[in-house]
Parts: sequence; structure tokens; C-alpha cells
Amino acid sequence: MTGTSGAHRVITVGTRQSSLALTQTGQVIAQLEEICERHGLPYTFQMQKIVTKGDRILDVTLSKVGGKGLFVKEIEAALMAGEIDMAVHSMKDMPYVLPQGLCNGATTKREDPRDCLIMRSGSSLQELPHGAKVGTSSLRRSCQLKNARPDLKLEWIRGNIDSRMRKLETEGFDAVVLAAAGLTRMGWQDKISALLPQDVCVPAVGQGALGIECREDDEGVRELLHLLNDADTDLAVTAERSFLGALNGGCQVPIGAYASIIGEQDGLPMLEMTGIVGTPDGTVMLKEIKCGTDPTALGKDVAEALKAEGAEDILAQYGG
Ligand SMILES: NCc1[nH]cc(CCC(=O)O)c1CC(=O)O
Repeated sequence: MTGTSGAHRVITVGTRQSSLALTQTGQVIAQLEEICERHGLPYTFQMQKIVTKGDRILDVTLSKVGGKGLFVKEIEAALMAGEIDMAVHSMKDMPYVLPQGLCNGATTKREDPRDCLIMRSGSSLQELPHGAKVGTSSLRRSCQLKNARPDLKLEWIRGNIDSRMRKLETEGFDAVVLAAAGLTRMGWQDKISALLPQDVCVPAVGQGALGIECREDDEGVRELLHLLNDADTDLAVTAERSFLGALNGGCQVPIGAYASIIGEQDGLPMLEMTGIVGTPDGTVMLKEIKCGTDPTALGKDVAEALKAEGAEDILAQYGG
């Protein structure tokens, strides 16, 4: 099982079975097949579906039942048991701490990181009528939308992106908020009514990128995934995840962050990062923007700056 030579190996790729997860995994496998072709690597791929606890309880607010970790526990157990060799995750659903023996083997090139509105009619946030009913299942999105438009009625919707879009019709929402990246990957970009600019809605940490989890000691898979990794996205996501880790916010606190490369300093890519922490009702929203070349330090800096401005109190009240 060496990386660049040796016998043929079938690599089993684990995935959740939502339509988004299946689509994303299929797209990653297609990219890996192309890489193998280009580099003459003797690998083929097969998909294995895994039902997670998060998929089984779709009727409860996620943050009430233990958060996003619910979507990855079973997948990580399958990785550690050797039943699968890699797992494709939306980076924003990847837990901050990975279990011993597992690592993120690749971060894929980020798609549009923004959130968007799917509206019953109209094409901008401004066009939503006074008091409009907007569906989301994210505290981060409801905090920022309430902050921008205190008149809006934010209501909770759970479910996969297909069922959330159906609820626009069946449950009388004026709009639902989703990540543009998920819709684009599904080929549904024409459903997007309005992209929310960053000054209205800072995305979730890692939004728009995928992470491929694998075993730390699986050299063949590590070498292969290294060829898929997008260094710029990886750097930006490292900063965002450092921010998340430094806040240690739990999932009851609205937190968002977005980093991107804006130039170069002393031969190193220069990152700019925006971080927000708010209250669930959107009455308080703290924002900080900083630059730096060390992604881990930058994430911590932005977190420290926000803590000094009052995020500490918000985290104490809603976190934990
Ligand atoms: N929590 C579900 C989830 N995980 C990743 C995406 C979108 C794709 C991405 O951010 O990469 C979605 C759906 C959504 O939030 O609209």
C-alpha cells in the first residue's frame, strides 16, 4: 500500500447519504480519479453510505441534541475500524478536534463561501416585506439577519437542503437561508434569489470548502490527498478554525469567520480575516477584521480582540 507504486488498491470513501453529501463525495471521487490518471496511481474508488445519528433525528434543533458532531461520530468510527479509508465532509461540519489517529488529509478549493436567500419573490434582502418569515437552522444566520433586519421573523427549519427548499412552498416561508456552495454543487444555483454580502452575513467557519478525513498512518491515502489539497483554502480555513478553537464557543453561540488571501508579505501569503460573535437574538453583534501571515496566530488574534470587546460575556452567557 505505497503511494506512488505497488499493487492496485480499492479506496473506500465513506459518506452520509443526504443528496448533498452524495453529490460532494461523487465530485471528490471524480477529482481523485483524475489525479490518479494524471499521476499513474493504481487506485480505484468505491462509495460507502453511512447513516449518522444527526440524520436520524431531523425533528429537533441541532444545537439542543449535541451539535454537528452528531454527523461525524459514526463516520470516524468506520475510519478507525478500517471499514472506510477516507470521508468527505463539508468543512463547516468537521469537528474542531479530530480523534487520535485521524487527520484532515485535504482541504478542497473553496466555492462561493456566502450564504444566500431563496425567496418566494424578489431578489434582495431589502425586498423582503416587513415582518417576513425567514427559515434557517443556524444561530449565526438568524443573529446576523435579525441584526440587519430586526423586523424579520426568523423561524427554525431542519432537514436537508432539498427539504428546506420545499418548506418555502409548503410552510409559508417568505425566504429560506442556505449556503450558496451547497446549492451550486447540487446544480441548483438558479434557485438563488440573493447572495448575502459579507457585511450582512459572515459565513460559517470553513463554509464552501470540503475536508477529507483519513487515518494519519495511511501513507498512500495521505499522498493522494496531498495532491488534491488547495493550499490557499487550507490556509484560510486554518485561520478560521483557529478562531473557532480560541473562542471555544459551543453551538449555542452565533459565530462566523471568513479569511482570504489579499496579498503577500515577505514572500508569505497575507490573510485578512473577519470574525463575528453575537447574541442569538441579534441585538449584539461584535465584529473584528485583522490581517496576518500566520493563520493560527491570526485566528487567535481576532478571537482575543472580540473577547476584549465583550464576546467573553456572550460566551459565558450562551456558551458551555
Ligand atoms: N449544515 C449542513 C451543510 N453543510 C454544508 C452545507 C453547505 C455547503 C458548504 O458550506 O460547504 C450545508 C447546507 C447549508 O448550510 O446550506
